[in-house]
Amino acid sequence: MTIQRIAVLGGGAWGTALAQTAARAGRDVTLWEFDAGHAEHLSQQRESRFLPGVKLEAAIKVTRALGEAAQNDAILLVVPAQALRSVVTQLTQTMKPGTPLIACAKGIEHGTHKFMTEIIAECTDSAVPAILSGPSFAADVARGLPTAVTIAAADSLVAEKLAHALNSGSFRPYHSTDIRGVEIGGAVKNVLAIASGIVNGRGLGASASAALTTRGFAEMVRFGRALGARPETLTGLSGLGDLILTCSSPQSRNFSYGAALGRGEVPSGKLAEGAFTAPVLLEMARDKNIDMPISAAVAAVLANEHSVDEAIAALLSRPIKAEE
Ligand SMILES: NC(=O)C1=CN([C@@H]2O[C@H](COP(=O)(O)OP(=O)(O)OC[C@H]3O[C@@H](n4cnc5c(N)ncnc54)[C@H](O)[C@@H]3O)[C@@H](O)[C@H]2O)C=CC1
Ligand SMILES: O=C(CO)COP(=O)(O)O
Repeated sequence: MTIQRIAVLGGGAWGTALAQTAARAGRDVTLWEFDAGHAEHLSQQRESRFLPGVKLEAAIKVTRALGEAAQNDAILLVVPAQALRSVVTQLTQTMKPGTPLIACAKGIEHGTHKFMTEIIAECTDSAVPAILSGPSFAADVARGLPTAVTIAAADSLVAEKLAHALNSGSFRPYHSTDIRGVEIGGAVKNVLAIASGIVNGRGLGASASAALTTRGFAEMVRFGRALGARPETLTGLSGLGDLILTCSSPQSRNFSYGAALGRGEVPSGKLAEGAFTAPVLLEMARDKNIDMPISAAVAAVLANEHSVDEAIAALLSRPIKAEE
């Protein structure tokens, strides 16, 4: 079956950018937003408050009725990671069996340690869980700048169909069956982007940034390997690709969040998923005995257990070891 009717749940920056992408790819798009005021703004102004200046494509219909969104051929879930479970729980009450549900959030659930597609699978056994992730700033995608991402599903044909459904002249999805690898990259890179932002905000220099990103990648690989991710996924778009993007640009909210901490300022209230992921990642790493000192340092700073300077000093005074 061709995927023609696509619902996007979440009219924030990324949901709006993906709705634009799907519309440009020739799909009929329903954009659902849970906040009444924001939904009103989206449908009256044809613009998201989270992505000002981007006018919604004509093929996008805005709704607040989850039942209406549930009737589509595929559904992109673009709400924050910690809100995914409540949205999917409501959605599955009216959804058609066999509908692909594509998680687009980057994070791990607090308390349960569940990845996004695990939450979907727990909420319903009649959906087809999938994940979309990669180096892609909403503002770039919404402007139609060239972007490549990875879409993973257990069935390669499903992943391929989803990739075709979203493919346009400027948006190029690759497909994969390594769901876990793709979701690990997206979740872990956000924590490392906060660390990179701290290095930048503290003025530690370009050499320190490169070292941090490289050693951060070593943490992502150790964590990914322990949880069954494929090496080519970790070195691919959703792993190394997204790490490079968000560790190097103030356009990243996670990087900016860290930069504010590094400067001794209070971060803006914008969504920085890494701040939610850091403590969970640390718990999982400890449970599985995985060495993740940079992620642990971020979690310690966020929990006010260490100042930024103490965390940096602790990282630099670790025993000399072989590079691995
Ligand atoms: N902005 C970006 O460039 C990218 C974001 N992402 C991921 O997409 C996810 C969403 O991020 P953004 O859209 O950028 O965030 P945002 O802050 O721009 O928008 C969040 C959206 O979620 C909705 N929302 C908030 N709480 C909710 C709840 N309890 N139930 C239902 N909806 C709720 C908001 O109304 C809004 O529509 C995050 O996990 C982020 O890591 C992934 C790739 C790129
Ligand atoms: O995930 C992203 C780009 O791939 C967006 O990063 P931020 O959430 O840090 O803005």
